[in-house]
Amino acid sequence: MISIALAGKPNAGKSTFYKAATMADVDVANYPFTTIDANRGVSHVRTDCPCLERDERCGDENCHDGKRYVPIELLDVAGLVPGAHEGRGLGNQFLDELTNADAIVNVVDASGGTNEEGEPVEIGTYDPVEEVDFIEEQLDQWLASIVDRNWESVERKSRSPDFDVDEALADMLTGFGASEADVAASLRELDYPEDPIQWTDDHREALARDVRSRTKPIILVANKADVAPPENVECLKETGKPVIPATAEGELALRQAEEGGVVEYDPGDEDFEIVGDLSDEQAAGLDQIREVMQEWGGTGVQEALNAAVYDLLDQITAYPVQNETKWTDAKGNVLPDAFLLPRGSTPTDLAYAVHSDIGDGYLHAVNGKTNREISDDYELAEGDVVKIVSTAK
Ligand SMILES: Nc1nc2c(ncn2[C@@H]2O[C@H](COP(=O)(O)OP(=O)(O)OP(=O)(O)O)[C@@H](O)[C@H]2O)c(=O)[nH]1
Repeated sequence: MISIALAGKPNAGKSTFYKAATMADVDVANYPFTTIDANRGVSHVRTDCPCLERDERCGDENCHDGKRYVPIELLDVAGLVPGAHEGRGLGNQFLDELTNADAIVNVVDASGGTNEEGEPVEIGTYDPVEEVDFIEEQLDQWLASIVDRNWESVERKSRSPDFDVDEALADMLTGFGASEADVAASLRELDYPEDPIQWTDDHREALARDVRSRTKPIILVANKADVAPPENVECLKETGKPVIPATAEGELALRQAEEGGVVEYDPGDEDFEIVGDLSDEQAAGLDQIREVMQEWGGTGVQEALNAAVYDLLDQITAYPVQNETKWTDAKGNVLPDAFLLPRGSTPTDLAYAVHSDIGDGYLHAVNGKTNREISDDYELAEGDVVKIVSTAK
């Protein structure tokens, strides 16, 4: 499953974002280090369900009237402070939690109302671009320290006659989630000595930075957009990273109101409808949330996860079925599964994602939208419905 980690300084709103996105019970409070354990939960990205192309909605539990929610793993990492990679704050232990993450959502306090340690200051007085820089620096330094720690073993391997520097570094860095292709691409970008004994700290750091940016791409959530000075959001955009303005608190309130039967709202909607009785205070709170949503086109929470998965990680959603005309599984469930795969994936990749036996026994595939057999090198597109024919059942 795709794994997205929420990182950021203390009090930026990670736990609120996490709680909203997973509706799990975690501590939320206005003091640093509320999160003392890495939380791991299930959240979703939202896409158009293929059933929208048919007369009837599929009725799957993850499909709300054609809005399809595809599971991803979400990780809430404790707040990072400057020096975290040297063990400051809750430091390295939490950076290590990022090892399995495919991408990082950096939750930034765009209101400028907390300093780099997460302590409250007057709104607008802390420059949120600084926190973007130091979070990225912590990530880079953390990987650099892993490279440093393992360098001796690379040096040792280099004494062997069949030593290959690409291979040795790939061996070291795949544990961190880097593919061999990532490492090879990084090495192509860099000038470095063939002999690892001649590498300097600068070489190792440059490698760490490049590999980190490839394997843990970052998207920024400009959180607390409800109280943030608009120029702060603009400044964050100038970092060149994707920026999604958000109100995690607003999303949490909406999801709770939805659960309480007070509003009709699906995560990622641009607006909500009030359907239950409200106190004046609740009504005023919801009005405020609506104002922020109108300005930014939603609360930003679902948008951020979608941007991380579909844009940054360039995934598509494919739907394996057993019956290519009814789009059902063996039990008659319509469109019961949705898989996220990197763009460029083929039917065989989908077969392997379903099960390694199905992949091993792959014979051919049928496109559920055209009912034609598709070639093995066909590139799956967003929303494809595919019947896989395999010797495995
Ligand atoms: N105005 C506003 N406040 C928010 C928003 N999201 C979170 N907050 C508040 O910011 C404070 C910190 O939120 P948390 O979610 O606990 O922050 P955190 O980043 O998880 O903090 P640590 O656990 O210390 O790392 C709380 O008082 C939240 O209510 C938002 O969208 N708008």
